[in-house]
Amino acid sequence: MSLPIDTIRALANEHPKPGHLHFQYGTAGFRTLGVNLDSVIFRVGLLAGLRSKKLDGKTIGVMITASHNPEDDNGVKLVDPRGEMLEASWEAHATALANATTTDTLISTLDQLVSSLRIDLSKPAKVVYARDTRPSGASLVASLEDGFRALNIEARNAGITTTPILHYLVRAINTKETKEPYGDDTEEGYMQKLSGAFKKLVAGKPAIPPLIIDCANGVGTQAARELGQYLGSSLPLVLHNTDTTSPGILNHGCGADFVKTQQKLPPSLAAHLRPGQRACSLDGDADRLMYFYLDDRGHFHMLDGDKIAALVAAFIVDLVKSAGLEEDIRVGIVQTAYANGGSTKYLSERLPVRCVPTGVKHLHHAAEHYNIGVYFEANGHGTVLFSPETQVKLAEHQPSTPAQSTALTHLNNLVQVINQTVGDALSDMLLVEVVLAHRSYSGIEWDSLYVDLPNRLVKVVVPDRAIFKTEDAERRLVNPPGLQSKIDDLVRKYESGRSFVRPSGTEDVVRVYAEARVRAQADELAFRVAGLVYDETGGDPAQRPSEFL
Ligand SMILES: CC(=O)N[C@H]1[C@@H](OP(=O)(O)O)O[C@H](CO)[C@@H](O)[C@@H]1O
Ligand SMILES: [Mg+2]
Repeated sequence: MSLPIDTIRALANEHPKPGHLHFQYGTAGFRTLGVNLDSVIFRVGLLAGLRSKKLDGKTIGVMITASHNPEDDNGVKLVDPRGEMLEASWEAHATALANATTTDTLISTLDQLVSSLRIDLSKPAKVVYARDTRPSGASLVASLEDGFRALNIEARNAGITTTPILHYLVRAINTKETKEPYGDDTEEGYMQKLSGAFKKLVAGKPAIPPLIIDCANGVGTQAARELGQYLGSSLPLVLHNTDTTSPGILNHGCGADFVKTQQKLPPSLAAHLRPGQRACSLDGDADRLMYFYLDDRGHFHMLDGDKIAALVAAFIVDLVKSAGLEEDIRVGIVQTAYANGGSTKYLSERLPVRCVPTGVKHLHHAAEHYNIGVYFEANGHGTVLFSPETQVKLAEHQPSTPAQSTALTHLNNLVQVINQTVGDALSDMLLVEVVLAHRSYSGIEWDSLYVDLPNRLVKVVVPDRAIFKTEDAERRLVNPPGLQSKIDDLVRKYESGRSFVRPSGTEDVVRVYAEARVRAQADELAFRVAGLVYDETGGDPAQRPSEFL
């Protein structure tokens, strides 16, 4: 069987590539201004079909979202059959297809992929797709559907939903007829699975006080609303920033990325948050989660991905011990260089900790090497993975005491409450609430597990960020030559100083991170390293940002 060239040609001609743009399938898939994405999304439709055919007709996911980025941006990501990110080797195929300049080159690129990857075109192709609430989403979905039409792909529209729900659906669909179905392959199935496990985990605990959720005016709004109905009084949710239709407000002055980067309360919550009350923010596609609270003096305290990892990992370790399985089940943590030094110290005194390069796929894969792998980026994206063998062990283990039995039941319910396909703000939120309920912690006790080192993240605009090459999980520069030793010289001058420089995978900037014992020193170190990077790599002196030292 060969490619249906005429159909592809006719449809591809309706989605021409803008001549001046180059697209790259990066850490977050394709991501740029929504108005520039028509051709890319059409071609992603084609690629999803090829990927499904290559995998014997397993269902592939396509998510149209730009997450925490501004409303005018959009993007697209592919999801592999088990609900995980697209296999890395296919990122290059996505990039090649997206950059084919004409319909002819697009068809020849497709042809090459089919032959080099030995794709049997007679196999079926199945896809499930969704989008977030962005205004550009509807027309991009139409472009995607043209891609499906071009290859006669069987496509299921999951509508407007969160990224993690789409990942869940992909795994649920692909495990439907197996011995281990992941869950019912509907949004209701997701809600039931998570809320059901949550209710069992908090049964018998004192009533949980209402939780404020900042929905970032995004797609998390409707999912949180629905989840709230399933949870009922087991976890009262109070939703804010729930306007998903007014222009310009998605992620604006709110949301998980705002909280993490500004390290302050979304102004819209100021009138609603009482001292000591905990609240959390989702990002624009509800795969990141940040908690926070105000203390008695009204000071803002942020409980980020590192704090979530510490809270959750310690709880799981205790349950594994109580279940009598500490010899059999090894719990480990995965972080990136952006993890606060305070968290790394706290965690590595208790557990094996691995540091990997930025980007969820690196964390996810590293976490798969543990029996139970807890991974979180500091920005609040993360989850917990239970290896298949561990899940069998938990399901079959015979407890010898009532205490062991209780701990084992909790662990089995945790397996259900956690979305293991990908970081999921709502699932992570339930997980956090379970631990807080079991520990009788408020945000204050949770926060005091360890003290964050003051830190600062700075963006540096350089003529060419491609010259920046790193090693040691991005903690050291190997290029430009000599720059790392100059950074080392600066870092040595600061108590508990740490700083590293890496090119962003999602923006045309170089990022500088610095931390130190006290706030002023962390800021100073960050701006000195930023100035050094700027000056040493050809930054224009006339444009030098005034805060750089
Ligand atoms: C410092 C930071 O938060 N970096 C983010 C950001 O990557 P950069 O490569 O730093 O642009 O976007 C990624 C995708 O969302 C996310 O995985 C990562 O953590
Ligand atoms: Mg996101």
